[in-house]
Amino acid sequence: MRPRIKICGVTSASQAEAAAEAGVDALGLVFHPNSPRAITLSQAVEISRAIPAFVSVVGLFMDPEKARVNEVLARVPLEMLQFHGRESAAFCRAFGRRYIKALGMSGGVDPMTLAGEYEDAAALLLDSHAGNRAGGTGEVFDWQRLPQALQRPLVLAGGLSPGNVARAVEQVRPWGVDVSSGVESAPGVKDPVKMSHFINEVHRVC
Ligand SMILES: O=C(O)c1ccccc1NCC(=O)[C@H](O)[C@H](O)COP(=O)(O)O
Repeated sequence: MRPRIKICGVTSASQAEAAAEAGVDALGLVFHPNSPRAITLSQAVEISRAIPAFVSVVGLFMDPEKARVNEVLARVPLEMLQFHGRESAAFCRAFGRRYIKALGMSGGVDPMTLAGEYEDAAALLLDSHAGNRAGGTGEVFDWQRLPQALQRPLVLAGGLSPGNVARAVEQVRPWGVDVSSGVESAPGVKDPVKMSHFINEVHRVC
């Protein structure tokens, strides 16, 4: 089965259109203010209008206030939420949307211990979280360390690129793959050629 492909951190309508044209399954809009990919509410509205049917729109947050998530949801038609901080499962499910929980593979915490907490997550996104940064690092972690018995669908993230995604898919067989910096020409600027190459590489091995 072909893994679903999510490209995270599009910052313009034209990037979203190019990703959809290339065959992406989901696009991530970053609402974490400290990210180089952070967008405003009006940018998010404009980008979401450019995203055609059957491409999911995912809103990415990191330890947000509840009010902030509700403010975004009131303006932007997000199908799913993605949480990158220390949000509890109760917090993640409080918005009437399906959610993806990101878990870091660096640091002392066993991801399996954390994973058990998020039994209603639509997926668990396992990311490198290198250097204590909770995403968009461009750093690969050791895929051998992935837990074997994950109870939820696995989305593989962290340093994926057109050059390594085929190997990642063959080795890990994840439900989905998520990429940000590996398909950029600069932080926050998605490159249409790299996005297309990334997606073609996934298709090539499935
Ligand atoms: O993208 C960011 O800048 C970011 C900042 C803070 C938390 C999460 C962030 N991104 C999350 C993503 O879903 C990325 O796609 C994922 O971490 C993979 O990033 P990369 O290693 O650059 O492909």
